[in-house]
Amino acid sequence: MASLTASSAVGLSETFSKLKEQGKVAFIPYITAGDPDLSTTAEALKVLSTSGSDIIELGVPYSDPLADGPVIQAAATRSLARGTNFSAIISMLKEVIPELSCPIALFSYYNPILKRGIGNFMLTIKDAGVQGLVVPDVPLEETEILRKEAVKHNIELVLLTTPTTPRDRMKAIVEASEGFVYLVSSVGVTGARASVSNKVQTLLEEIKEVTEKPVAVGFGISKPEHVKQVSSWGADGIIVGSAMVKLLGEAQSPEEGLKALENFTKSLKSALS
Ligand SMILES: O=P(O)(O)OC[C@@H](O)[C@@H](O)c1c[nH]c2ccccc12
Repeated sequence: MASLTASSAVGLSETFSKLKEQGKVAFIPYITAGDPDLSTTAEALKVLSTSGSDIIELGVPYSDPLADGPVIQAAATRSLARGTNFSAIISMLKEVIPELSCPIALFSYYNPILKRGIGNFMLTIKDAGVQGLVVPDVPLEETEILRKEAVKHNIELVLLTTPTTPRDRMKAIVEASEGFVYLVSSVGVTGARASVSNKVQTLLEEIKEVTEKPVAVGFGISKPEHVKQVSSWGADGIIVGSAMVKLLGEAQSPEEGLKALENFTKSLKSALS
């Protein structure tokens, strides 16, 4: 049974529509659940929400995170070593989501979802108040069942397209994606880069030719200049992961990490307005 909070909260596509009306670009931070511990994650979600995040991507730590660079891999390793598990993440979310002013998109590799059973997984996250789901390692051909269960449980399933995705496939991905389209800015793994490839501008144009759905860009965005640049190219949302995760991971104490997260979020958010 879905809780009241879950059914009354605003979803991802609705969030983008509201921002679009105001001529604004969505700011979407990513953090890994359980690094340094789940109570700090709970506080981090609140800090991100009050510092101007529009959607928060929360990563479920996984032992074999193929698409992740060293920063997020290390965060997942620390989190798992502390004993973070899916049930504990869900309990934490049930408590925290009612206090947040923005929707949560859970980020999980496919295997942990399969292990729980797709329907069961969707039911569990919806009941906790989660609005969206990003699964980076499921090929389009295999998304059908995932999509069916996501629709059934009113979870927006976000699909990803990359610079090497052939155009026809990109079109199919865009068509099937819910909430928004995730444009991966560069090939390789997650992590801060010196600059964002200007190919992103062309990729955004190509996607926008085939859809009205919002497009958010992620991978390698870590500075106010990047955020400004990518939004000037027409992105509807900006995703920042590794740079956020690094601040929490490198802090001397959770308090220090949360303060750094707050300042960084505010600086990126103000680059968008
Ligand atoms: O860390 P970056 O370079 O800022 O990229 C976004 C990101 O972290 C997040 O969306 C993400 C974390 N793990 C991923 C794996 C694949 C695609 C995307 C992701």
